[in-house]
Amino acid sequence: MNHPILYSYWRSSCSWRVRIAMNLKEIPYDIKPISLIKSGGEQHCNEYREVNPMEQVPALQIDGHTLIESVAIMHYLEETRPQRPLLPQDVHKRAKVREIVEIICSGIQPLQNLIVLIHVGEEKKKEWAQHWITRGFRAVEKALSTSAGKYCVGDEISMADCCLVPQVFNARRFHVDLRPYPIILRIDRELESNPAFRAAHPSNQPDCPPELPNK
Ligand SMILES: O=C(O)/C=C\C(=O)CC(=O)CC(=O)O
Repeated sequence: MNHPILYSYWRSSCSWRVRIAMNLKEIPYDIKPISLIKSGGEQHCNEYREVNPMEQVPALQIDGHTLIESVAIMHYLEETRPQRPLLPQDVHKRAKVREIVEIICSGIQPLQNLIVLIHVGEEKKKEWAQHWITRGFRAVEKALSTSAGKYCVGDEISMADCCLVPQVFNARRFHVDLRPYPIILRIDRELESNPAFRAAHPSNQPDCPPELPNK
């Protein structure tokens, strides 16, 4: 059987979340790189719009279906590949995982996404991204102060960790001062050496430019 195909861009945080989840669950997959910058963005070409009408990455072709939206994809993987669960059994812990996922995936990342920053403009984009990341990280740090063990929620890696690590990379990219968020920093450091996370890192992607900026 063919491997699932993940349409991905090396430093898209949304693609990165799904790469981590696939790696943790040990699902083999092939990457089809979609450059978000080449020729105005390959995500806008007619062929890719058929795959993802939102003209964004990721998209995942799996089990004869095409799936879009990283959180929906992670839930599909969780429901069809329950090995190495990414949601805790305990209902309150599950709620906390979803809360952190939601803060990052609705409350932070979309506001500092490429399409938004293009509208904000070159001059203002750094300050804009810093504002929204700082605002969201304050809430994430507060949530983690009661939920975190070794990882975001307790001692098991969850979807929340899949979302946190790429968002920390983005924060560094926009030179956010991360010192007020010691729990976020500790968890990010903890996961740095995890093989599933390492393999999903932008620097280990086939479409990563040879000289990675802001590594
Ligand atoms: O190389 C680039 O500059 C283009 C796009 C990105 O980084 C991806 C994003 O839009 C940010 C994100 O995933 O949060």
